[in-house]
Amino acid sequence: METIIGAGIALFTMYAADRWKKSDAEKIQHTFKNIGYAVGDHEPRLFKKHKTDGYTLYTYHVPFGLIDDDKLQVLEKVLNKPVKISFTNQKLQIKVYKNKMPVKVEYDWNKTDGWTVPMGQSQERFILHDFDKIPHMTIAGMTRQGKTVLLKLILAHLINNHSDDAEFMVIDLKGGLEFNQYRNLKQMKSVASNVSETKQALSDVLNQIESDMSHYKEKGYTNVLDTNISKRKFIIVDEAAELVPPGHLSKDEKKPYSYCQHALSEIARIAGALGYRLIFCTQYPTADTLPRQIKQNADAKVSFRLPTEIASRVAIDEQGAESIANIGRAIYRTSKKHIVQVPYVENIKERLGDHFVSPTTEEDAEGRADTVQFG
Ligand SMILES: Nc1ncnc2c1ncn2[C@@H]1O[C@H](COP(=O)(O)OP(=O)(O)OP(=O)(O)O)[C@@H](O)[C@H]1O
Repeated sequence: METIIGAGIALFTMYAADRWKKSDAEKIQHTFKNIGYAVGDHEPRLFKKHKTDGYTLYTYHVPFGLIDDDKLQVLEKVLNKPVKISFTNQKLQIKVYKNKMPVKVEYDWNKTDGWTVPMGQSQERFILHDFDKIPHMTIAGMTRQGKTVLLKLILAHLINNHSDDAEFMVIDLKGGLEFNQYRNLKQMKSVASNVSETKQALSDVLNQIESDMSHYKEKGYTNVLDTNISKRKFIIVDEAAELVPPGHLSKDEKKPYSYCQHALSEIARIAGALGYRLIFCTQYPTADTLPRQIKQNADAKVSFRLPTEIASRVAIDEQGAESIANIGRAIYRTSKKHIVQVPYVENIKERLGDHFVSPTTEEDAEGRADTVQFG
């Protein structure tokens, strides 16, 4: 009996060791076979392997008729390493990284050039977003995944980098809880915490846009980037779902909601060239919460974890956000796609202490929204 058990253990150990011994290239080739990634008997054929300090890149010739396939994502689990897969001109490239991405990155308060802000650490490098190249951004993600931390990071970084030129209007419809504490920053023009304050604030912004447009026309300007205007005006919406009117409201009661959605769409459509930047955030990306006009004009799309593939497609036009496993991990999508660990920012009030002004009126002290007067 003991001999049989001993032999069994030895066989199992040899089997396990054999599996363990296989190189990544062999495991990939076996995976092609096991998941049926082939045309008839023809599987992709490895023709180049390129190794660097951080990763190994395997390039395969792919038989005609075989196309890119989401099921290749299984390689990440098979190899137990981060993997990036790309498919171009009948060539399949599989990049296998040596190290996993960090689960937390601390924000370092270092300045960056122009109107860039940190988006986070990707597998290969630190990624910045440039608000002068891409004016508007949407941010989606389930609750407690890191949206507010990213908004605060953007706010803090821009104030630290452009204390005289960055201006903010925040629509914080979660009762103003998160952003009211920053309302006395000198760069903060308004924090609206309900729909009627939002309507008033957005109406002020639309009036300013109209007057900016006349000024631009008069001067012959077409874009803020071609002028010596140094100010940039950020409109941040934290939880756009609150701007969707509840079904039980009457037609008249729904009007302020529609006005706000229309105003934000207008800002996305026409105000980028005038130096306005929209950052539009939601937990529930749907056609209602993420209006088409805003989505189309926001060329930077960020998503933290989302509950379903459908929500991911609404937020970033592709699947993937439903599989994010780490808090603060996001897909940042422009014409390129990066998976990033967003830096965690703390102690904003202490760090930006010099930028707070004392409240001058009772209204300021109570933290109500007043009119927005971008400079
Ligand atoms: N980039 C990050 N790195 C590490 N931890 C993070 C990061 N972002 C968020 N967290 C953690 O997750 C918590 C929730 O984050 P956050 O408040 O940003 O969530 P949220 O997505 O805005 O949620 P909600 O929609 O409910 O307001 C934070 O208090 C922090 O502990």
